[in-house]
Amino acid sequence: MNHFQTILTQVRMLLSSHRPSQVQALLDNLLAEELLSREYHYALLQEPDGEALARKISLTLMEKGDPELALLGWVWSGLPTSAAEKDPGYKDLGGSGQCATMELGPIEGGYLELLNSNADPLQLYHLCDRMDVAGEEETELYSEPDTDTINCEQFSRLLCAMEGDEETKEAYANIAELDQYVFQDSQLEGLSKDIFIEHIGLEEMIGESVEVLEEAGQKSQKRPFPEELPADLKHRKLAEPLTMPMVTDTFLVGPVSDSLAQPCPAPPALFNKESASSQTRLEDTVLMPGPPSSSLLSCFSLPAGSIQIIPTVSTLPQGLWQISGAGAGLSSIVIYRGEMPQASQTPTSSGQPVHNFPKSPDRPGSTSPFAPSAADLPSMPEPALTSRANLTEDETSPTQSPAALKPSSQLPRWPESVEQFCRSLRDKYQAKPAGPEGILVEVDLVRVRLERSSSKGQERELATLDWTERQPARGGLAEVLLATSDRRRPRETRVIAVLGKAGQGKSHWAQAVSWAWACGQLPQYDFVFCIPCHCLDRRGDTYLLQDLLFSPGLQPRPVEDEVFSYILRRPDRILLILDAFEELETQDGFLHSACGPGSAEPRSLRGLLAGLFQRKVLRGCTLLLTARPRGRLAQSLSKADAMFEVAGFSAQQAETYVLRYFEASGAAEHQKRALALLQAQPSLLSHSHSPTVCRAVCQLSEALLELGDEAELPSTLTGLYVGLLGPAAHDSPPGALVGLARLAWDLGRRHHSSLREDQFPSAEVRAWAVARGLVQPTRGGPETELAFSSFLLQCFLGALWLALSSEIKDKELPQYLALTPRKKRPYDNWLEGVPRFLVGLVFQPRPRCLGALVGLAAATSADRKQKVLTRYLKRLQPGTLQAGRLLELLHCAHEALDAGLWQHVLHGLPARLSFLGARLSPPDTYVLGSALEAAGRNFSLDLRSTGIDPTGLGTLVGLSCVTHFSPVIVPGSEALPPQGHLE
Ligand SMILES: Nc1ncnc2c1ncn2[C@@H]1O[C@H](COP(=O)(O)OP(=O)(O)OP(=O)(O)O)[C@@H](O)[C@H]1O
Repeated sequence: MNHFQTILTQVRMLLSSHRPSQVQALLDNLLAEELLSREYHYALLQEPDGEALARKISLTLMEKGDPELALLGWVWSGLPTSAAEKDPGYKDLGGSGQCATMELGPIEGGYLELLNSNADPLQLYHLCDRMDVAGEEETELYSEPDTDTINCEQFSRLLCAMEGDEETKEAYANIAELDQYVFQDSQLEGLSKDIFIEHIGLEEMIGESVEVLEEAGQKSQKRPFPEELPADLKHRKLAEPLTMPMVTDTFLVGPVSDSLAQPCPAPPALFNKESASSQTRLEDTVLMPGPPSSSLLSCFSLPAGSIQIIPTVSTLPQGLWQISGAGAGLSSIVIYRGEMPQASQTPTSSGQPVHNFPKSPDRPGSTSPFAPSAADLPSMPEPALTSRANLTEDETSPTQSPAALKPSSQLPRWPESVEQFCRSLRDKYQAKPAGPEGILVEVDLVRVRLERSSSKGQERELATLDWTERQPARGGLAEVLLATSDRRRPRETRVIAVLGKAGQGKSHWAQAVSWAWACGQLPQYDFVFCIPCHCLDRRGDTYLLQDLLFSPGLQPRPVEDEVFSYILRRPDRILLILDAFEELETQDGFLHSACGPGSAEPRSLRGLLAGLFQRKVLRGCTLLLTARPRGRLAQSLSKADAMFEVAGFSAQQAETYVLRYFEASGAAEHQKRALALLQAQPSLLSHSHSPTVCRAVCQLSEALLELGDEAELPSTLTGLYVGLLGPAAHDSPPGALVGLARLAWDLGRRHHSSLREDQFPSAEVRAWAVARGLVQPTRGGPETELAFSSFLLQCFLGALWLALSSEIKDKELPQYLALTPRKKRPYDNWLEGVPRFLVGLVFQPRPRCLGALVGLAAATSADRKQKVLTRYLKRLQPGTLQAGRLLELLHCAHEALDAGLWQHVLHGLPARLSFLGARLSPPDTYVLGSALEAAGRNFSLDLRSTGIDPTGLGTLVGLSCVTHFSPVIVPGSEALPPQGHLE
């Protein structure tokens, strides 16, 4: 018996034995395991009683207590596939026929498929209506006493019979209300505006505002029908009952944007008189209680489009309910029933006071990075983030009265403890780091994918994409966060990975996301938790979700149970960022850890992570990971729904950073000179592709410029770090630098970057290292935990230890260059910057290098190491090295500043150089170009699949010594022949 049959047998057994809770548990499992998939659904429908069974399953889903599933289950249980397929309007449910996801024709059948689809229940209601009048056959479907089909009445009975807690009752009650609303909506057709105003008794109450709305409505453009239906049907209680007695049970139906978080945008764009009375198909819809006072209307953020006011039932519990992404062009439905406030209040999707998004006078960039304009945030166009459908500021702002701009803090949507927690979380993310850490240069995020690292093995690594294949996330953060919406069912956890090398800006980006949320830019999330993984305590036996979300030191205040239970209720409104996920790489395999939905809550960090990844714990949240894509981590990431890479700085962005750095450090007078220093060192400029290096360059430039105008930057990375550490070494306690170097190496070998107080050689050394900024407190970790201020600094210190230590045997030294492959590597080169720093430290002239750090006497211990490495490097045959290692050799030779070594390497370069599939970053391109130019021979290059940027490509193929090159097409380079012949 195959898996499907086994499941089916179980389902049948449980259904026939009337054990709905067990069916629920089973279905829960199936949903979680993604087994209610298209294939299984299809197989189900092939069964003789497939449709009936599907209906039963739908019915059972209703009992799951999940309002969304219940609603969907109910709607679709009454919609037999065969009938739907016969309906001529089946493919045209969107009315305009533009709605791709509503073209249900090709899908294999009904209920479960629909449950998994983006289809809009409202449209399905319309379909049901049509089928009612379309012919006997369809009518029969509803009239025959089919026990498998549940109708409205049966559903009501079911509700009555239902026992359970208040919350469940409330949820079902709201489903019932929705049902009523939808049916009544169909009765609305042809309702004239007069009737509709009369019906709700609004005329005098709306008064002026309706006129204003109408006038503007004539100008307003009807919104185009969206091409894709929103993926999600969200049912959401937005507000607790308000205070003014309600006059009628009437909903105002009209457009609403997702931007409820915006303070009271302009009503004039809202109202379309004609469509208000005759609209037969809902577009964006607001359901509000009648009578909407003018103040209330002026407070809703409604994009251009039509409004309908329809009567509705009186039984809907008080409160404001939002169904966002409801489909069929509905960006949101908001239902309000209850007592109306007199005062102008702005409901927000977050329940937070709404502040205008900080603007800088000279957009696009804000002068203050922590009062960001949209352009300051990482690739986040303001409209995308705030979902302001087609509204410009100009359209909205003139109509905003000061009262309307009042934040919605008066609106008691959440319990006080939740409000407070949310506020303090926002305050925390908004807190502005002082100095250069507060700078934010907008960088690209580019889509990436994994590919097999070899044809045989299962291991995967990041694919190196050609420049033409690059897909920057043009929509910015919004695009990143929505990247998975087409892949997952509603309410399914979305896993997004943001990758990048050490120092490339991943944490900075993650902080900017939190910061964007704190500034009100991500209204789709009620809470954002940004958790640096290094501070997760993996030692404890017990680890619960609370421990993860509310790690001490991370969250601003002690967290009450009420807050946690609130979070559990709406996981889909949680963005969980696990920053520096590679810190947990020892947890690999967690994807396969046990964490069944039926099992008890996971009790270990490993189990918890497994649960999150398997989309069982906090199911429906957005899980955003940032990580260095190394080693086995890539395997884990293959489960991610979307992957992006932080692109690093272009030369222009590096220059922008330099300018901002000197501005932020109050030395704007040095800006130009600092730029000139950097431009004079093209090697460092290319390394400034890494924001970490760019920052180090600025620090050294700052120090040099304070000394006088004669300043000059070194030409190597080694020189850069020697320049930064030299002064610190001068005033250090005896042996402090070497002690710290040893720590850096020891920790790095174990893949650690953070260190405890008691690991320092002495309290004095610790105090010195902190004072000199070599180590710093970890973000979110315990106060006693420190970390090297950058990974590159740790690499430099690790190399310093190797260069000086007498404990490293001569014959072992070459292995730390990681240039030759070894079957069983004793050293995995986790500290990947070590090889070039080691060569730099050992080869560069003593007085300006090692001697400047530890004194000339101590530096002589490197003489022997230099001989060993020279022997090794001179025996290496560059032509036999694989592309990545050849590039590393070139970097090492460059760092050495040793003419003999450099010439030796150049001499060994083969005339045909293939970098196929190896990543060529800007510093790689620079060092390769320098080598080719200096070699004095002609070369042929294969640059395919190297991701080389157009500038780098231009530089390389522009070299007179490059006479042939393989086809690389970059935008704007069409003039280049497909196979380069440059002779
Ligand atoms: N877009 C940016 N604008 C300004 N500064 C940046 C930017 N990205 C990174 N930086 C700076 O570069 C340094 C390194 O950034 P960050 O710590 O985010 O890198 P990372 O990729 O998380 O590195 P690691 O993998 O080592 O944790 C920080 O000092 C940060 O302030």
